[in-house]
Amino acid sequence: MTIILASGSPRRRKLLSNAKLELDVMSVDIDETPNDNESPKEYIQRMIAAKADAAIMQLKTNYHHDSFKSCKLATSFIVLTADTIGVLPDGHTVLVKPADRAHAYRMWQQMSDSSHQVWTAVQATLVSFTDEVKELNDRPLKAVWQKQIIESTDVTFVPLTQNMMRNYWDSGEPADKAGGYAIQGLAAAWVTRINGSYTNVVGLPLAQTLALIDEAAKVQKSKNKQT
Ligand SMILES: Cc1cn([C@H]2C[C@H](O)[C@@H](COP(=O)(O)OP(=O)(O)OP(=O)(O)O)O2)c(=O)[nH]c1=O
Repeated sequence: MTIILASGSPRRRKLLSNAKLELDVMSVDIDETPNDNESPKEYIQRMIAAKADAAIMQLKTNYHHDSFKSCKLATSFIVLTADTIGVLPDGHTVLVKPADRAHAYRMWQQMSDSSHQVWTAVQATLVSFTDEVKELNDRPLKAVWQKQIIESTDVTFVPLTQNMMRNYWDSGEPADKAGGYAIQGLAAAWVTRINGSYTNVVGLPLAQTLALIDEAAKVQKSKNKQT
């Protein structure tokens, strides 16, 4: 079963490789700006669907590219996409990657000495090659099945001081992290407790993602039997 992780997140790649999964990886670049009045659930589901669509669009023109070595030989493959956000207790404030220092401080002040949630949504999309190759750089691909899961973990922070926030921002670690922190990094010192999946906070609820991949593989097998 060929799996393509469409993510630039080194954390996601590492988590799946630790699970001994053979996969191809690619990056997709989409506009992750939340829409006005969009709920956290609507936002995160839109993100993973948009990342999957962008990956399939890219594969239509690059499938022959050497880095997609395994999917050229497959009749179908699974595209995995994910998105991680923080959600404040008000249930609608979404915490994304910090735009700058001031944005990071604002988010951290909202998380200081309290609990917030970290949500990761994962989409598995089963993509199959259809018809014969018409042109080398436009092999028809289509999504034949998809499923999304959303996992939530409660994270509780210690009270954060200006000094703690300044030192953390200066470390450079916050820049590419939802909520501006990495529980697996220096921000481990900020976390008093979590309730839920740890890997979900890092960027991929691993046990739940492996179960989703299994489900996609079963669908792939049953569709292969039908053809
Ligand atoms: C909360 C938290 C987030 N993160 C990371 C996970 C994600 O990589 C990132 C959230 O941004 P995402 O947009 O979910 O992911 P990404 O931009 O890194 O990669 P891609 O969109 O290509 O899949 O924050 C941590 O590494 N540790 C943490 O504790």
